[in-house]
Amino acid sequence: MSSRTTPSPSAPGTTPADLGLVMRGVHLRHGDGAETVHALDDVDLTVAPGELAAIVGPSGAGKSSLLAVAGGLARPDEGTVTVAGHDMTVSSRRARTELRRRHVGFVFQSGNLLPALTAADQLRLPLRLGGRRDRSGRDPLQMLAHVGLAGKADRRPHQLSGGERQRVGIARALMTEPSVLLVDEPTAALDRARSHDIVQLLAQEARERSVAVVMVTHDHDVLQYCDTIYEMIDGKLATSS
Ligand SMILES: Nc1ncnc2c1ncn2[C@@H]1O[C@H](COP(=O)(O)OP(=O)(O)OP(=O)(O)O)[C@@H](O)[C@H]1O
Repeated sequence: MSSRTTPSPSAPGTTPADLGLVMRGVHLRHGDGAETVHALDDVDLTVAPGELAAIVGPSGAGKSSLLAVAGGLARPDEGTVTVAGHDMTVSSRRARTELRRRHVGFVFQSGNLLPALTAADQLRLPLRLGGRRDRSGRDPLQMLAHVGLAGKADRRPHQLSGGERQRVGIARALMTEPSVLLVDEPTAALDRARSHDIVQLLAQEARERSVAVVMVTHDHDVLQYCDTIYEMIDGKLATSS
């Protein structure tokens, strides 16, 4: 398990962990009546800046539901969720979208890239969507080089390997300098060596950028790079030994 760098708390009573992801007593139910599924059942989770947390568990256990609630895509029925101290459960969808854009990054299984865009343009997109083109320190070419894709900025997704596409997805998610990065099955389409590379990259980015990273995975082979490992079963989250 690796050491972490965490920024100083910004307010009295604030701990470094509060600047990452904090979920307390979170419940999420899908459907109603006899059909109700308790997707999240009293979930507590704290992921500090600089920490890479893995979530494993069987299909249908609630892992995607946890990511959706953590990122403000879904509102829990009960409980609190904060990202960098911001309440992600506010009722206004618009407010949640804004919080998500400012503070949360998502990385999906396939990289989720737009087929027509070059790697550099994939990275420019979130800045344009967020109206944050002018902020310094977010040069797409530098970011691509940083994730090992120097010289591939003009390639479109079909001209990149699976691992390279995943790197573009990670680089794109980091462009807005999120406090929390939510990663769903990043190695599902990759061979063993590429899988290790990608999760090592996530661990490195978490530490260097003080991002709280939550990664859902079925790949037990990459858990060695994670600071904490949780197991989700039937909507309940437990620390894995
Ligand atoms: N929109 C929905 N409506 C009804 N039930 C849902 C909905 N989304 C998820 N569920 C149910 O909630 C439970 C948790 O689903 P979730 O997708 O979070 O699990 P998961 O652990 O991510 O599964 P997998 O590993 O297969 O992706 C499952 O029983 C699922 O069928």
